[in-house]
Amino acid sequence: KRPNPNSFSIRESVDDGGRSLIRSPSGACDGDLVDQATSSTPVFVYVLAFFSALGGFLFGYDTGVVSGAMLLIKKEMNLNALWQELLVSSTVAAAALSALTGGFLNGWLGRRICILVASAIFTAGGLLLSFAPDKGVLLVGRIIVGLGIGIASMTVPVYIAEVSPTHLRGQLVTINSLFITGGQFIASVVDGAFSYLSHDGWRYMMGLSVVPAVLQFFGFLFLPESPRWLLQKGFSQEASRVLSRIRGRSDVDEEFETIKASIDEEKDSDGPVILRILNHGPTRRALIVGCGLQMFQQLSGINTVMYYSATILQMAGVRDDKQAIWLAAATSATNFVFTFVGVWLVERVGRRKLTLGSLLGTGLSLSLLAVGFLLSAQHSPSITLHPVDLYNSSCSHYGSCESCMLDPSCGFCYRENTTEVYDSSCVPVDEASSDHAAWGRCSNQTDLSPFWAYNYCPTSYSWIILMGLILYLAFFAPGMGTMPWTVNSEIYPLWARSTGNACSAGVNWIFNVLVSLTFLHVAQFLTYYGAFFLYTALVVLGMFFIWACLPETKGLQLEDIEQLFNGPTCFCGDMSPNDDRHVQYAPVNNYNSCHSDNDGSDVD
Ligand SMILES: O[C@H]1[C@H](O)[C@@H](O)[C@H](O)[C@@H](O)[C@H]1O
Repeated sequence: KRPNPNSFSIRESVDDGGRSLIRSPSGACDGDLVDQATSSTPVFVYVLAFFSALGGFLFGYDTGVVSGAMLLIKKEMNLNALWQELLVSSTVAAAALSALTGGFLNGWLGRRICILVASAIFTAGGLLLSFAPDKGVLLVGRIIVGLGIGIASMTVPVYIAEVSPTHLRGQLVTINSLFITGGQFIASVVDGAFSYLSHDGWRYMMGLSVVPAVLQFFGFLFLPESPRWLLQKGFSQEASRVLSRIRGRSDVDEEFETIKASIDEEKDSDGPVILRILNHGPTRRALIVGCGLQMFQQLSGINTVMYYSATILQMAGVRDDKQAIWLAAATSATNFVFTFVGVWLVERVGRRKLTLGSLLGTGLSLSLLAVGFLLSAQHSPSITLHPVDLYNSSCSHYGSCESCMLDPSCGFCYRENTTEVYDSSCVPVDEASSDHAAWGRCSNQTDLSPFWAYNYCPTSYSWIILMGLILYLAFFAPGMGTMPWTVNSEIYPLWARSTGNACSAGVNWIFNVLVSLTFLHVAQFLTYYGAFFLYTALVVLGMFFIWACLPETKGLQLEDIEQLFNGPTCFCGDMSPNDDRHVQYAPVNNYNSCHSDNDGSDVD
């Protein structure tokens, strides 16, 4: 029977000794989660999730490792700011491109081959980076790694969602996000450890990524293709065999038939998938929601925090390079630890509440960060010395550290005692290295020379900024860090899944480049507090969007989710599918243990 747009039937197979249960979309029976006989979920599914999520780990590791590696590379290869920016953002830009094209590869070659290709690319990129003789080869290596990241970022969540049993899907896909933040954390620890090896330390930092890449490659040689993709390509027997293997039982007919039915429905349509997605209401709406989620994830400024945490910490008053690197490791540890909260909550409170709660906390923490920067700016030390500037640079015109620091060509040179900053001047930065001034007292760093602050000002409000940073990550990680990937892996029907995920992952990477590349410029125009108030405003917009448009997908079989998008794109919080009014219950195998809270007419 075809579901009508305002109601949907929920099929949920549970391996509980031959019976099948019907669940409400909230996954609840009598207000509780159905006992899902979780113990019968074969270990094999976890093995699959682990090996796939290594792709997430590499995504995190390779995007994270560069900040610490850069501190060493720039000294060894004498890199100017442009080259540094190139080495950081080329990877992200390449990831955007390959995520977009990955959709085609994913549909054509299958999830498994794509993951194999991604791990081969990661291995080649890692090797090239660690043996790079010059900056040109480094750039090529960073681009190659980016290509791997893009493919992995869109394929892994899809693969995990397709092999997971419904009741564990959210959790298992979210584990991929855990591996992303775990990769970023390990990268920051590796950065810290090898930062003491000033010569060639970066080669180890970059090269270590080869280990998980090779592990994933060999693992996937033995792991199966997604049964959904197999069935779509007509390999029915193989699909049924894989399905039985990952469900740990031979009786998988019901799930098999549901997948098959959803594929058969699409058999007649042809034309480019993206056009079909756009012409078909429910998939178009799903795409808007999926891309919107990914866009707002990046607009909430996560990567200004992740990529610039060492700089932000310096702004907050941490002066020593090594200390800043270790504190940056502490920030990525916070991101990692709080992703566990997301894994724990996703099947308990659902995607929608988790995302909304996370955004609310993220917005509040961003405003705290902004207030911290505002106070620092208002109490910024004034400039007391005006040395003769032979080159008449803009630096000699500034009256306070704040305005001096916001000019990328200047830095703040000062002495301080326990209570105040004194003997301060604003002088041009050395073009070859921002570690010292172009001339004068701060051009040659000795133990006796004054302090040199580039990009930050000494302030006594560091604690507010630090607190804001930690709170920001604690709120961001469980919801906004994870849900955009999780929700995107589930909201498209099979025929649109690869392309839908490719588009939304592409949007994620494009906004990642935009936000991280513009951060320092935005800060220069709007000041640091202005920049963080701007991110706060974007988070508020994101909250409206998610409150209005994101339906709850928890507890639904993948094949049923499309029906959530039958109505208008945005239901303004009104038509939450968690609201049992729209749920139809259909008996399966003559056994129905759940009852609607509503009147009998709801019960089929
Ligand atoms: O979900 C991830 C994660 O939160 C990372 O910390 C961030 O760097 C990525 O850009 C994001 O997509």
